Amino acid sequence: MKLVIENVSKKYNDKWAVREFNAEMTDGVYGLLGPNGSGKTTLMRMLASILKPTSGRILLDDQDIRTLDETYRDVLGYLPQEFGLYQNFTAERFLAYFASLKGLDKNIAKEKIAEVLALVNLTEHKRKKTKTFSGGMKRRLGIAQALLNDPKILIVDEPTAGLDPKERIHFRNLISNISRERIVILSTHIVSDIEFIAKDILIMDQGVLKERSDLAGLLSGMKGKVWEASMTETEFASLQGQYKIGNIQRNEDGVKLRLISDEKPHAQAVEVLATLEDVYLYYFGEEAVQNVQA
Ligand SMILES: Nc1ncnc2c1ncn2[C@@H]1O[C@H](COP(=O)(O)OP(=O)(O)OP(=O)(O)O)[C@@H](O)[C@H]1O
Repeated sequence: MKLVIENVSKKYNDKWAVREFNAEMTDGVYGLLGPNGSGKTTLMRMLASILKPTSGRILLDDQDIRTLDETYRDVLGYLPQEFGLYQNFTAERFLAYFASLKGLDKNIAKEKIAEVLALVNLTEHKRKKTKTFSGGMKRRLGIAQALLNDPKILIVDEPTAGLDPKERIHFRNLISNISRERIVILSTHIVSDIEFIAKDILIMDQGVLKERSDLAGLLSGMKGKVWEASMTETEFASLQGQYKIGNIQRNEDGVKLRLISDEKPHAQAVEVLATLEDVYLYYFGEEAVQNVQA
């Protein structure tokens, strides 16, 4: 399957939330990376066919998804950012409810529910009420719901928000495991969510696709831009505001910095290998990185 986003824009009142976005996707995980407000949810909602683009089209195997309508929804799984669970439902009942909404035959639904519960590792909790679930379990149940119709396209919007590091790792591995023979599009502002599972990373800022590449491509684009330098507090003070600064490590002798600069920023600076976090810092600055860490 091939999903094509063709010149898609979305305007709310007089503000462009997404502007002339173009991308082509085949099977695999695609990470949509950008800070809050960059337009990720708006794009995801258009991909889920909930929101109509102001202009442009989204095509599945050369057909407009709005024309495909039900046929498109049959191959789509969507986990929105705000995903409400019926607190008094058990996991199993919750899935049965969604299966009936998706029009699954009762017998097929039963099999499918067992299958998706196993896939997200919730079989032993299927009779527990969702209100007793941790954040990670709720997200996994959300994915189970989205997988009921065995979607060829799976859209997950900021799925790791509020999860602790261990739950995040579990969730990441789950996404990786279910990405074979599907297009999985995952939006996040957390670099580690997609760093090692995404086939391609799409960097989005203020509604615009800034860059698209695999991890290696993004990192090689940072060659000559990432530096580490040790200096005194006074030198550090004079550098502030001139560069995008990542880590600041203080010791008895002064400060050790990791920073982004097109030229050697300091006599003692040493060029180092970039990480995706440096790419994020390069595009979005210190403020966005601090928001992520907060
Ligand atoms: N229904 C709406 N009406 C007006 N403006 C909106 C609406 N939805 C989003 N916006 C604006 O469009 C821009 C993009 O928002 P969007 O929610 O798509 O970004 P995001 O990257 O998903 O951010 P977040 O992670 O905070 O949801 C923001 O400036 C937002 O305020």
